[in-house]
Amino acid sequence: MATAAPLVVRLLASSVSVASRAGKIVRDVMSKGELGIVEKGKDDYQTEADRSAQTCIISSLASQYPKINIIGEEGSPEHEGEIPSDWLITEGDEEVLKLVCPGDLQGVKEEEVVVWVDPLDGTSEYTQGALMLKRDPWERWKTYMTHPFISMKWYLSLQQSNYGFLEHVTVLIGISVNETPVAGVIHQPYYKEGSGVGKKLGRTIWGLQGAGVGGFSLAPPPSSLIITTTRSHSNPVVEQALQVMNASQVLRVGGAGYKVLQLLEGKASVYVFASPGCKKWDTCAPEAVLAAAGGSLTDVLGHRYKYGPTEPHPNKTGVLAAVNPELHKYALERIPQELKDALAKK
Ligand SMILES: Nc1ncnc2c1ncn2[C@@H]1O[C@H](COP(=O)(O)O)[C@@H](O)[C@H]1OP(=O)(O)O
Ligand SMILES: [Mg+2]
Ligand SMILES: [Mg+2]
Ligand SMILES: [Mg+2]
Repeated sequence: MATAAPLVVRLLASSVSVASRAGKIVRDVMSKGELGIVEKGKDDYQTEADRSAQTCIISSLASQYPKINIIGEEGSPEHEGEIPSDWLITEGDEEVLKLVCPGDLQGVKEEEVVVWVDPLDGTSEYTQGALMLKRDPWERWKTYMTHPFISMKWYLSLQQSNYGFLEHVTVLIGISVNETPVAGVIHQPYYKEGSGVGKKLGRTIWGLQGAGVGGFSLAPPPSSLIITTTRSHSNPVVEQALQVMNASQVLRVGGAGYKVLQLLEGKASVYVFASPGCKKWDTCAPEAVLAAAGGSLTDVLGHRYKYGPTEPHPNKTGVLAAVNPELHKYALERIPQELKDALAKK
């Protein structure tokens, strides 16, 4: 008789399957066109997609693992009526179920696990991507034709950038044990593979400490220093930390999940965000995947965040992440001590 895989492996396999279902919910809400936007705070929004994807993830995981502690960004979103039965995913991903669990994680019990869920990372980019998608193409074309000062190049780049924003959206599920992220899933609902009839939307990236990563091809960092940072939550201190990096290029993209994907795929060298704003659900899954690939995610003082059940949610002292220790060390040393002190004091 086959023995069941250890809890961490089963939980990761379940998270891979449910993240993909949640990603479909994210796309479906966008296709319906009614986002149901609620403003939670300054530059902080929630949509129907955030609420429904979280309901799908938490109800699926809680039904199978009743004793794990699950903390989601959207709290306990209200759901009208019964949860649709096809939101309850109980089949784990077959490939992940075959992973060999590292020895130190084999005996982990449900009570020792905290799962951090960000049902939609990059909500600003999701809502801005929607603006472009919702506008009638004919109306868009007419606007262009009646405005001779809008060049074709500008018009095309506008379309490209707005569609592009949707690629920044991810679904994040981070699994922590003893305050440390040990496994994680980054699902990208709008990742495009192929074209025409063979076109596939969405991909799921995972990582497990001691076992490695999957769902994409790990690439070495770029040959020149490329920084990735926020495009929607900048401020003068964030900019100061970028200036000192002496980078050849700064990429401004949405979401913590997407920025860590850029590190993993060799599109950026370091992720620098010298500001509060990110929360534990933004960094748990990306940190786990990055660590499984040999990298690290810390605050801008070089300290690791803790992911226990009673930890405060905000990542007060920012984010600094790289796919190897040398790049992380370089960036950490470049950030001026006064800037580190100022963030730590807040
Ligand atoms: N000031 C902020 N208020 C709310 N959320 C923030 C803030 N700064 C960062 N975040 C969260 O961290 C993610 C990464 O930040 P950024 O895109 O600015 O680099 C954002 O997508 C957002 O997650 P979410 O979209 O899940 O609310
Ligand atoms: Mg949010
Ligand atoms: Mg987020
Ligand atoms: Mg979110």
